[in-house]
Amino acid sequence: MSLKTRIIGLAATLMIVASLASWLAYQALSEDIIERWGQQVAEIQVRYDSARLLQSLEREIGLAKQMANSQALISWAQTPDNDTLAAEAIRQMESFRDNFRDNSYFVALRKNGHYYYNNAANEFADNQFRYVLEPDNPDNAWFYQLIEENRDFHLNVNPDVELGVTKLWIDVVMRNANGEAVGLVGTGLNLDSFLQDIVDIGQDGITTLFVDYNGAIQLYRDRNYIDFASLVKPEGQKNTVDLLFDETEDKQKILGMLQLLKKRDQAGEVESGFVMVDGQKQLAGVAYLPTIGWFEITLLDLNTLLPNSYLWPLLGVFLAALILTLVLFHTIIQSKILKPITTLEKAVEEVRGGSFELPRLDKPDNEIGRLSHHFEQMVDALGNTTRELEDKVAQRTDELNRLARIDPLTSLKNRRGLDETMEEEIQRARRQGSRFGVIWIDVDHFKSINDQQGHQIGDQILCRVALWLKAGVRPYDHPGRWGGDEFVVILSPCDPDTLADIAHRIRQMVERESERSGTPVTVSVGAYLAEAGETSDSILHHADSALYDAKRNGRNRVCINTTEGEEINPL
Ligand SMILES: Nc1nc2c(ncn2[C@@H]2O[C@H](COP(=O)(O)OP(=O)(O)OP(=O)(O)O)[C@@H](O)[C@H]2O)c(=O)[nH]1
Repeated sequence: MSLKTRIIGLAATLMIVASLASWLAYQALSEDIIERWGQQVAEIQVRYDSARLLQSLEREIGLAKQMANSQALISWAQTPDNDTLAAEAIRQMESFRDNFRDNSYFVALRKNGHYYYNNAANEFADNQFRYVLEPDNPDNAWFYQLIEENRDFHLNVNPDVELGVTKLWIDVVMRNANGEAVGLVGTGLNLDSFLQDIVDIGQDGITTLFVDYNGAIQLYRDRNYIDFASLVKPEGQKNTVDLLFDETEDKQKILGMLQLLKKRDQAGEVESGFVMVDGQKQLAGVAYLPTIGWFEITLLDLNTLLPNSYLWPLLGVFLAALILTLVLFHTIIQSKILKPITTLEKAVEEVRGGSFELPRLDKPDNEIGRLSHHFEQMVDALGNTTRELEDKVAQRTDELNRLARIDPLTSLKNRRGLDETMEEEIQRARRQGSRFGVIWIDVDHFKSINDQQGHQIGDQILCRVALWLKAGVRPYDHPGRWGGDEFVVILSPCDPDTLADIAHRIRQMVERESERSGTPVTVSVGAYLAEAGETSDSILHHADSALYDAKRNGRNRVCINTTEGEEINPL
């Protein structure tokens, strides 16, 4: 895997891990913030809903209490058969009817069980007496139970079977001077419009309900849950608030809140907590309303009030930032690290391949830039040193080559040098159809010179012969030492006369000059004029054979081997 893939992969992994961690932290934090916010909202909502209910009921309850305190009604309740008192009581009842919001009232007398009622339509103007309450009739149980419980005030939702209406009833006990209950008075409020005004207010995500002292549902947007006539129902048969919750734990939590608030018995206190309703997590706020003995419960669906889609723009910004960061990171890593490293790697490959011509290196202002700069300088120095070394090696090689072809004693060409020259002349002769001469020279009786005068003198004589040889040939001829006391001269171009002239000149010059030097020596000379197409072996053989003849014929003479026949000329 390349460095680039690794770095980008590592960066992406780190960013994703960091993002996940941030996201989880954000989730936890936002949940906590939403919970705190939800609790505040729940408390405010509970107080608001409670206030709306109480505001709506307080006037009606106050009027009902005034009615219960009416002396005319109390007197009449104690002597219901008194027509005068009855007339006055009914007059007052009708006056209260005008003031009640629902324009209806009821009066139930304990003494004779008579129940009086009139409504907004004044339907029973002359006949407010509607029916007689029977202790044995379960529909009338509410009356007897309230009297029995000795409560002054009660609020309940109840269908009146006799009247055929379902209302939120405000019941106030009417007492005589001795505090004895003599009847019940009150009014009913239209349940539908009441539910619409107070409970079913159409706010998405907010559910309001009211439950009575025992937790039985009294006001709720779904009428099926309302526990009608809960006063007279035995425990266990009531539609209590816990019906709304899915989990047993939540049911106990809410009932626990009701108990707690009931115990504190203070207005304005709110308890809240999360519950599951219809599979949705909701925040429940509960308040006790001591004036009416009910609880107000508000359920907030936080998903509706603060849906997750609110967070989508945030998520979008987060993702965009993540992608932008990755792109930026990639660009910076690419330009500051990866590209310079790649060009540096290519440059290293070039140098390894023997080239010191570097491509242009990226040099960012960092460690890699400095490394590239040092590398460039190093390659520069290495190139210079290598070039110098190569030059020196070439010089030495040339020198060695030259030395390999030079005889160290006489500084003439040695045998290898002569071989190469011979080969070149053979080629030239073949190309041009020309001829060239080869003269083989051997010092006469050299062994005796060595033996008698010493090896050093022998060397001096060899050096002198070499000098005379050089002087005796043309500038473009090639004199050389074949080995020992033998010398060879290659003459190019050459013809028979030239060959003979130079061969004789050599022999004479050695004889003459050596005499002058005080150490006379002679040489035997064999010469041969090579034709185009001859081989080196053949040429040398002919020259050697001429030399042999010169030696055989008495030494200090020239013998020329020609194609026409051998010619020996001692002069
Ligand atoms: N001083 C000296 N002597 C050498 C060198 N190379 C060979 N010799 C001697 O040269 C002599 C060559 O002798 P030959 O050519 O065989 O015989 P010669 O005495 O010259 O007799 P001919 O050639 O028949 O006249 C030998 O004694 C070698 O030892 C050298 O570099 N220096």
